[in-house]
Amino acid sequence: MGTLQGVYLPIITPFQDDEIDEETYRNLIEQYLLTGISGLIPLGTTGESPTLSNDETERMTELTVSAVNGRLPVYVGVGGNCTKKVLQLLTRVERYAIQGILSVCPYYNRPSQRGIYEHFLRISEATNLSIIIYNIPYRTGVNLENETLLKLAEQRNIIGVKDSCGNLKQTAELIGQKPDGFSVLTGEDALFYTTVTHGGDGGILAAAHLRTAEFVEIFRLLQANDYQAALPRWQALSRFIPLLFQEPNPTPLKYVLHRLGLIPSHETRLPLVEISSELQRRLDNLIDSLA
Ligand SMILES: O=C(O)C1=N[C@H](C(=O)O)C[C@H](O)C1
Repeated sequence: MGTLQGVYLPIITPFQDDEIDEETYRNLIEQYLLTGISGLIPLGTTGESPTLSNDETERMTELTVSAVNGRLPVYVGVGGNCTKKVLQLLTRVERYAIQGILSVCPYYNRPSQRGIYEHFLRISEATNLSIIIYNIPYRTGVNLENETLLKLAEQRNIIGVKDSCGNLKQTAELIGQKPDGFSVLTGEDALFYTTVTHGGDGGILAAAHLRTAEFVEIFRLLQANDYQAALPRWQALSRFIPLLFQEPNPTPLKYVLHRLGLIPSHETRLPLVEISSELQRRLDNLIDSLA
């Protein structure tokens, strides 16, 4: 099981007339393969996994694997709040040559710590794939406590966490206590610099669809302990991040990618709707600096 390190891209799912735009998706993958990212993560929140059917999830997995063709690791978003359904979907994506899955903590039904532990234990025991756990209490309604996560990290194939716990103290304590080979990747784009300087291993960042190579370069500088060079670059780069999350992700991001000519349509599926004209105007003012 490899260690996760660097910038991972939770790639968008482009749509045209409510269908997956496969050609655009393949072109996007070709483009991002050239940027130095460490891996691709289809079907995260940014990939709009909540609005894709299981057939579409399987198709996106197939498409990603064939387009990447072994050139980068692929971790597919497979999660849910019903353990049995997650296991069923897992058997479908396991047919393809992926490295692992990104699996969000069960949401909405608010399980206890023991329930979350058992959920991921079942998933871990059911597969040889690597598993990245996604802790995002503000979306799921439950926080995966460090004690529970560290117990899960004892499983051979639970190799890391996408940390969006929203509490720097919890993140710093986790980084201090994590076992060798277990990776902490931030899922809070604005905390990329902070997490890596505190000993984290990188990030899974929707914002890295834009200025991707610069995210990768900042990570390289931080790894080399060159904070003097990294900080001003990060301060310049990170200015646009709050705008991308001012309305539901990935609607602002898709708007920008469309304006940059990278996707023919910025369509998302309901209940996500297009961004307000006020946010469009603010993003339009930044377009030149985002290419
Ligand atoms: O899809 C993802 O993975 C990400 N989702 C987060 C979110 O929308 O909450 C943001 C992060 O950049 C990546």
